[in-house]
Amino acid sequence: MQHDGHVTTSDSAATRRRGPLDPRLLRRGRATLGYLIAGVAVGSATAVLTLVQASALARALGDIFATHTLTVLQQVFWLLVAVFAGKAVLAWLNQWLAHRAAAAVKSRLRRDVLAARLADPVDPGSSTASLVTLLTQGLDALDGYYSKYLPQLVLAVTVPLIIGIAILTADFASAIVVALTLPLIPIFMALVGWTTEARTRKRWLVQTRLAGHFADLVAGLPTLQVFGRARAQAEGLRRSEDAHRGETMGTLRISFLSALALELLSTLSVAIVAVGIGFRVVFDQVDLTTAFFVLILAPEVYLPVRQVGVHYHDAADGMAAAESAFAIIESAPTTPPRTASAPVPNAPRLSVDALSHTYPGAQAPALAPVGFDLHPGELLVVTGPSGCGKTTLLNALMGFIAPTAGRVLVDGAALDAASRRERIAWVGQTPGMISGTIADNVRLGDPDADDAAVRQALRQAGGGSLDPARGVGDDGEGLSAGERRRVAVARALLWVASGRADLLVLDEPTAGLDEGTETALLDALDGVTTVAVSHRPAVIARADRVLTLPAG
Ligand SMILES: Nc1ncnc2c1ncn2[C@@H]1O[C@H](COP(=O)(O)OP(=O)(O)OP(=O)(O)O)[C@@H](O)[C@H]1O
Repeated sequence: MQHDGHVTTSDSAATRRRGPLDPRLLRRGRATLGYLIAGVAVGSATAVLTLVQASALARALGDIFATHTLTVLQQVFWLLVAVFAGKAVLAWLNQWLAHRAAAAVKSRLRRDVLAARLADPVDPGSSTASLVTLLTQGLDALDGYYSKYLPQLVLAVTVPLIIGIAILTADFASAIVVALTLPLIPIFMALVGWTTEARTRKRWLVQTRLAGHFADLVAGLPTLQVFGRARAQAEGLRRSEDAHRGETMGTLRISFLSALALELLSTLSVAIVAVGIGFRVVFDQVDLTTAFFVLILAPEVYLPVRQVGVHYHDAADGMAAAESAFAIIESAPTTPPRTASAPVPNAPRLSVDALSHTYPGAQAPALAPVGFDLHPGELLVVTGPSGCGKTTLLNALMGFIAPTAGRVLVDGAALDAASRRERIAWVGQTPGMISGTIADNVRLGDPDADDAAVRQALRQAGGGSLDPARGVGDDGEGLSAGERRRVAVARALLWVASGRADLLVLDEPTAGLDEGTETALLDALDGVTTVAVSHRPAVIARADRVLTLPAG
C-alpha cells in the first residue's frame, strides 16, 4: 500500500530546464498574457513615478545645500505624497491583476488535468492521493508564482530599462557602471535557480509521498491494526515527515543564502556608483542635484531585479506542481476523430478480434489474444482462474486501456474509446459512488428517471430492500460492498432502459446474491447484449456463449 508519487514529474521533465517563464503557462489562458501586458503598463507607470520622486527629492536636496533653507520642502511635499499614493495604487493594481490571472490559470489547469484523467480514467501511473495533492495545495502554490514572481519579473524588465535611460541622460559614467554590474544579478540568479529547481522538485516528490502515506494510513487503518502493522506504518510516516522537513529546510537555506548574496551584490554595485559620483562631485565634474538624482535612482535599478531572485523561491513550488500537471495533461491520449467507420448492417453488436494486452514492463501478456462475436440480446459469460485477464479484457472493451493488439467493433464500426463508452453501461469491480442518496447514484444512469423507475431498477438489480432516499457518503460511505454493487447494477440497467446504451459490461454482477434474487437479475438482463465476468453456475447456465480464459 505505497504510493510512489509517479504523478509528480516524468523523468524527461525532471531533467528539462525551463526559462523564467513557462510558455505552457502562457498558453493556458489569455488571462496570463493580458496580465503581462497590463503588468508592463503598470510597471512602466511605477518607473515613471520613481523618476518623478527621485527628481523632486534631488532638486529639493540640491536646493537645501545651495540656499541653506528648508522652504523647498513645502513645495515638494505634496508632490511626494501624490507620488507615494500613486505607487501604492499601482502596487495594489498589479497584485489584483496577478491574483485574477492566478485564479484563471489554476482553474484552467485543474480542468485540463481532470479532462486528461477522464480521457485515461485508469491511468496506473498516478495514485488518487497524489492527484488530490496536486489539484489542491499543489496548484494553489501557483499563487506565489502569479502574485509575487511574475509581477516582479515584469517590474525587473520595465523599471531598470526606464530608470537606466534616465541615469544615462543624467550621468554617462554612472550608467556604464550600472550596465556592467546589473547583468551579474540575473547570472547569479540563474545559477541559484538551477540548484533550487532540482531541490524543489525533490521536495514536491517527498510532499506527494507524504500525502500518499497519509491516505494509505487512513484508508487502511483497520487492516493495519488487525495485522499489527499500524505502528510500523506510523514509523514510515514519521520517516516521510522527516524527509519532508529536511527538504523544506534545505530549500529555505538556499533561499535565504541566495537572498543574502544578491543583497550584497547589489549593495556593492550601488557603492561603486556612489564612490565614482562622489569623487566627481568633489572635483566639480558633476553638480550636486545630478549626483543626488543618480544616487537615489541607482538602488531602484537593482531592487526589482534582485527581488526576482527572492520571489523565485515563492514561485518554485507552484512551478514544480504545474510541471506535474503538464506531465499528466501531455501524457493523456489525444482524442482521435470520433466514429472512425460507419455501422455495418447485420454485423454483430460486439465483435472482438485477436484482442490482447501486455502491461508496460511485463514479460507475458496479461490477456492472451481472444476473439468473439456477440449478437444483439446475447449474454457472454467470461470465466477463468484469478489473474487470467478477465478485468483486463473488460478494461480493453471499455477503452480504459489501449490493447497491445486486436480490435473491438460495435455494430461493425471501429469506434474510438469515448464513443464506445457512450454505448456501454458498465459495472466494475469497485463501482464509483457520489455523495447524496441511493437514488442520486442510480439516477447517474438516467437523470430523467422517476422514483418508480429507480425503485424498479433497484429491484431488478437485487436491491429491492434498499431505500432510494437513504444517504450515501463520499465514495459510497455507508453502503456495504454488496449494496454498492446492487446500486451500480441498477444504475447500469437504468442506462440501458433509457435507450442511451445498448451494451452491458459487468464484473461479477451477482456476487453475494441469493438464488432467487440472482434469477430476478438474470431475467432483467434478458434481451440485453451483455458481457459478464462470473463464476456462478446460474449465470453460466443462462449464457449464450462462454469464454474461458486460460490461466496467465
Ligand atoms: N496495472 C497493471 N499493471 C501490471 N500488471 C497488471 C495490472 N493490472 C493487472 N495486472 C496483471 O495482469 C494479470 C491479469 O489481471 P486481471 O486483473 O485482468 O485478472 P482477473 O482475471 O480479472 O483477476 P481476478 O479474477 O482476480 O479479478 C494479472 O497477472 C495481474 O497481476
